[in-house]
This record gives sequence, structure tokens and C-alpha cells, in this order.
Amino acid sequence: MLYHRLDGLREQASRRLGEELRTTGGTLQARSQRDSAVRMYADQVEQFSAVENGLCFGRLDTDGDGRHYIGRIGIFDTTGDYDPLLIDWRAPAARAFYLATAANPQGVRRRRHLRTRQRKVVGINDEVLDLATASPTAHEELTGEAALLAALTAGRTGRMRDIVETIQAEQDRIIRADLPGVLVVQGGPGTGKTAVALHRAAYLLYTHRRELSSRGVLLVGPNATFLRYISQVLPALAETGVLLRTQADLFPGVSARRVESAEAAALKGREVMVDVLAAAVRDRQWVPDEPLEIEQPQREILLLDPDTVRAARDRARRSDRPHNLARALFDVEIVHALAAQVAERIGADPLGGENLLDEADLAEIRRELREDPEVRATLDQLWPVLTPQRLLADLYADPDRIAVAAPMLTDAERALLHREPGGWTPADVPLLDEAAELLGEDDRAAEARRERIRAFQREYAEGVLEIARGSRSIDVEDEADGGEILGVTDLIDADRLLERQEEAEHLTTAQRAAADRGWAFGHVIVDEAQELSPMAWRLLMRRCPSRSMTIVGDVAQTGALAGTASWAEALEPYVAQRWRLEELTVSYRTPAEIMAAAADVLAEIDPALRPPRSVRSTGVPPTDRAVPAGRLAAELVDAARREVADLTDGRLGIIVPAARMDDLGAALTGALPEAALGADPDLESRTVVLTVAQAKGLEFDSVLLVDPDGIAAESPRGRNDLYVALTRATQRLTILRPTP
Ligand SMILES: Nc1ncnc2c1ncn2[C@@H]1O[C@H](COP(=O)(O)OP(=O)(O)OP(=O)(O)O)[C@@H](O)[C@H]1O
Repeated sequence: MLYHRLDGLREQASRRLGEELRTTGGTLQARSQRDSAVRMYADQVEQFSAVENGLCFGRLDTDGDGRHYIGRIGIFDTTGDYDPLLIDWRAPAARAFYLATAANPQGVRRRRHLRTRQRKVVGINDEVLDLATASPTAHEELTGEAALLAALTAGRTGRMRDIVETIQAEQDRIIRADLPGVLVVQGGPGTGKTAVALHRAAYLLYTHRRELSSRGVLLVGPNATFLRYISQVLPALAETGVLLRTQADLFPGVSARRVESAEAAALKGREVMVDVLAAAVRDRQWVPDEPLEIEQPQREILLLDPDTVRAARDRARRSDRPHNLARALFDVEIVHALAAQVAERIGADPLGGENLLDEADLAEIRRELREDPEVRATLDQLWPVLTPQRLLADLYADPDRIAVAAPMLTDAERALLHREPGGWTPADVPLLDEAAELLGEDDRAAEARRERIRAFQREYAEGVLEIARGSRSIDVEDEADGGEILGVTDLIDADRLLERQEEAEHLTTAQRAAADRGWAFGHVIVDEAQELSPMAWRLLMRRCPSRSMTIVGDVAQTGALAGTASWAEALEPYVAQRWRLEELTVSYRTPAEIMAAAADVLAEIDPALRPPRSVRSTGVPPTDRAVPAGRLAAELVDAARREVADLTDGRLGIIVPAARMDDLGAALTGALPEAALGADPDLESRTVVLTVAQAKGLEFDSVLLVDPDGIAAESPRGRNDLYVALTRATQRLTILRPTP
């Protein structure tokens, strides 16, 4: 019945989408309304398709014979009293599904988990929440234990799945926490932090739709591979409005793919860079040592002396405007001084009286000077209008500029900043953003933003037509009168839709936000937040002036040298003590046997830290094997072959020290051609070879960990890296330890 209703809803939305796309003409207002309707129906078609799998996954039988079905979206009975046929998991009425226990049943008699494959129910699990009749379970604190354990032990696919069916009480509390303020979620590996962050985004959009749909929600993750790994979770929850970004993509127009040393990235993450950049900008406000000559057509050469330039510079600086915006003031000062010189020459009274030029003459001289190419070139030289990219590229390329801007750094640190132009690194992004603040926006930046918006509009227009094309069979059936059977896409193409879009600027919030550096998001969620440097925090805080944020991470897993070891240190500059901490304490990923091995490493990081409790054990302890160093590659290939043969479904992750990636990676791909590796490996392949930095946040059924001591020795935060590597497996862990 529910699927029948879903089909009806989808058909209705797609028919309306088709109708809206076919109508043309009308007043500006009518066209604008039609474009909003196109967006709405396109979103609906997408949403109704996205919730197809597992549409309904639960049932609550309540006291007094109530029966409620819980699912991915709400569906109402539009024929009768508008009764809910399916309750959205985010609605308050669904909450008991996640919280009711035998000890506190909240009016629930029975909780049923439904397992479906396509549109068939293939299994059910019932829990009777009545202390008298309930059968005792191993874990009293778990809700829906059987369904949970089935989800946890299922083979991995290389894509993260949503957990709406089995959210646990401690996770539910965080997902549904209030919108305002900064909420930090600290939890060990596998405690569901990422899952909770994503479900919280969906919950907030549902509960605070009005507020958030116009401001948007930004979710920041550690790298592109990770974003791809989690990218299906929100659409499966019927939410497409969240902007997913890595730090590398947070400066509109820049895609930071260049690689640099961990030390250089760490230096760029330090707060001292605020002063370095401010000094770099001041250094571009140049005062010459000697008077500058400005040639004038049919006039004598004008001279601009250092004192005049200095006075103009100081006045422009005192305005406290950003560099590019203060340029106008600087120009006025300089042009005034030059005009006085010209007036002195051409208007001097030969009889020694007052200057013969009046104010109108002077204004004319100033106008001419402002338009004079020589004068403009001089002004550009003294106070150039700069883009953030120009400022930073010029600074990095020139050791002299670095020396002037960064006297507080050591020689070795300054050397880390020096490099040739050509692309940006992720650590450059917060610096570009900082520079943009210091420089202010000029016309070129605004023009670049318009360009980016146009690109998004085109992408959007194509997307809408794609959806319309996908629903074409329904279109055709609808035209059963035998007349016109042209589909929508025969009648309108992306260019025409784009023209219409331009009139109304109907972009999604996420698209507009992505194009605009100054966008203020309604809520910002940061995953693996321990990796952020102080400079990156500054950027994020700028994007979220309301400080409504969810910050998710584990300070024991910090790998970045400029990352954080303390939430208080990272946050207090922005919100003082006004942040709340929630902790997740149960590991859903890592079995007890593997967690025990990881606990030893955690104790070395900080004896005060406690590993999370595992919800399950596999009975299979990790295998830890010493192999002669010379045979490491051969042994690794053998072990990988064995593991792949043992996997029925699921994935094998092979984690190697970064320094051994090239040789071990080559050996592995030689023997197992399907093995994926590289900068952004395909996680859906059966075997993936990665470094710890790449494996962060990911999980595999089986993990082969190569040379743990080598990994620990690779970085000052090597123990944290090893802890991350040890906690990636859901079933089996094999360690290969080379010996001399
Ligand atoms: N309530 C739940 N029901 C089913 N699966 C869950 C639940 N909570 C967590 N999981 C699963 O546990 C695994 C780990 O979750 P997740 O990746 O969110 O943990 P994490 O805390 O972000 O880990 P890390 O610190 O390693 O990044 C995932 O496969 C997730 O789907």
C-alpha cells in the first residue's frame, strides 16, 4: 500500500514537472513562479525515487492497540482524515522507535524491525517491551539488537549506509539536539560520529526547514574520497540540500589539489599566518626610496616624492578599509598632490600673485590625471589592486617578500613557505580566505562569482532535464489521447531552460552558497574536525557567524600536525566556554578483539584516554605476523590473495606506510589487478590500497596493516595514525611486521 502511494506521489510530481516545463511565456512574475515550481517538482521526483529502498522499516505497537509505521518520509492518507500512513523517522512521533526500552517503554508494547528487499518484506525482528514477557538480551542498552547486529556484520560495499533503522539512544540524543550553539561530539573510532553527523543534518533540515533551507547547511569532511564514501547517505534520507565540501574546496573558484610537505601544511595552519599575511599586504603598499618620475604628454615630467606617497599611504591605511577598497582613498591623495604640482606650473602668476587657476580648473586637471595611463600605472605600482591568489602567489615566489612579511619565523620556516607558482594546496585555502578578508572584494571577484553562478545554473538546468527525461515513460502514457507525444526534453533544452533561470536566479541554496565566499550558513557540520588547523577554524567561523555548529571528531585520531589535541583550545577563541560536549562511548564498527589491540596504542598516546566499548566480538583475534623485510612485498601479496579469497562479499583495505606506497602498491596491483589505489581510489573495488591519511573515517570488512612501526615512525603524530589504522576493520585484522 505504501509503495502504491509512493508511485502515485512520484507520478503526480513528474507530471506536474512536465507541465511546468512545457509552458512558456507569461509575465516576469509568472515565469518566476513557474521556475520555483520546476525546482520543487524536480526535487520531489528525486526524493520519491531516493526513498525507494527501505521505505518503511519499522512498526510500533502502542498501548491501546495503536499501530504506527516508521519510514524514510512521511506519507498521509489524503482520501480520509489525513491520517499518517507512514511516519517520518525524524518526526517527534517516531522517537519512541529509537528510545523505548523494556525498562522505559514509553507506551510501546512492541517494536518491529522490517527488512525489505526491493518491495518485499524478507524478515522481521520483534522486541516485546514488557518486562514481564521480554526475553533477556545480551545488551540491555541496545535498541533493536538483532537488526543492529545484522547491520553491523553485513559486508561493506565501499559506500556508507544510513542507520535510520537502528539509531541508538545515545546517538538519537545528539541527532535531535537543539539547533543553536556549538555542539562537539567526541567519540572513539567507529562510535558512529559520521553517521550521527549526517543524520543530524537530515534531522535539522526537516525540523528547521524554513530557517535552514534559505541559509543552507555545510558539511566539511577530510578529503574527496571520504566525501564520496558518505555521499549516498543524505540522498537516501531524501535530503539533497546539504553542501558537502573538503577544506580544499572552501574557497570558491579554487580547487586545491597541489601536494606539499606535512611541515609546510602545519606552518600554514598556525595562527601566526594572520600576521604574516597582514604584513604581506602592507608590503604591497609601497613607498619608493627616490622620487618617481611620471611622464606627461606635452607637459613637464611630474615628480612624486616619497614623503607624499607615505602621507597618502598612511591616510589610506588609517581608514581601516580592506586594501583594495582603501585604494580609492590612496588615489585621491596622490592625484591631489600631482594636481597641485601641475597647477603650480601652469597657473603660477608671473607677477607673484595667487595661482590663476580656479577650483573648476583644478577639478579638470585631476580628472585628466586620473585617466592618464602613466599616472594609473604608477598608482598600480604603489598600491596594486590584488586578488588573494596574486598576493599569496607573489609572496610564496619571492624569498625577499617572505623575509619582509615573516620576520617572526625562523629561516627554516620561511624556507617552507617559498615555492614556485602553480596550483594550491589545502593548507593554502584558509590563507586565501584570510587574504580575501584583508584585501576586500574588487570588481573582478564579483565578476568571478557571477561566472561560477552561471556554471551552477547550467548544471542545474541539465539536472532538471535529466530528471524529466527519467520520468518520460510516464509523460508518454499521459498523452494517451494520441495527440502530442513529444516528451519534455524534445521541447526545451538546457540552454533555453538556462535563459529562463537567469531571469529568476533560482539556484539551490547550496549552489549559491558554494559560489559565494561571503555566504553565512545556517548550520555548519564538521567531520574529522580534529584535523582542522587554527587557520581553518578561522575560515569556518567566518562561514557561520551564527555559531550554530556540530563538530564531530576524536582528538586521539589527529594526524595533521596543525590539527587539534583539545576541543577547548580550538573553540574557545570563538565561543569562549559556550560549547557543549557530547560523548559517544560504544564502538559499532570495531569488534572487541581488535579494539583490545588498539587500546594499547591509545594508552601510549595518552594514558587518560579510554577506548570505546565494542558492541560485539567476532571470536577472531587479530593476526600479527613478523616477516623478513626482504620478503615483505611477496608475503603481503600472498596475504592479500588469501584475504580476498576468504571474503564472500565485502571489502579488503590494505594500509601501508606512505613511504612504501609506491613499491608495495606496484607489487599489489601486479598480483591483484582489481586493487584500487592512488590519490582518490575507488572504494567500491574489492581491494583498496591506502595510506592512513586516506583511510581516515573509512572502514573495511578485513584490513591488512603493513609495518605498524613504520607508520608510527612516519610522523610526530604517528601513534595517532597507527590507532586510526588499527580500528578500520569490521571483521578481521592482519598485521604484517617486517623484521630486519
Ligand atoms: N546505530 C547504528 N546502527 C547501525 N550501524 C551503525 C550505528 N552506529 C554506527 N554504525 C555503523 O558503525 C560504523 C562506524 O560508524 P562511523 O563511521 O559513523 O563512526 P565514526 O565514529 O565516524 O568512526 P571514525 O572515528 O573511525 O571516523 C559505520 O559502518 C556505521 O554505519
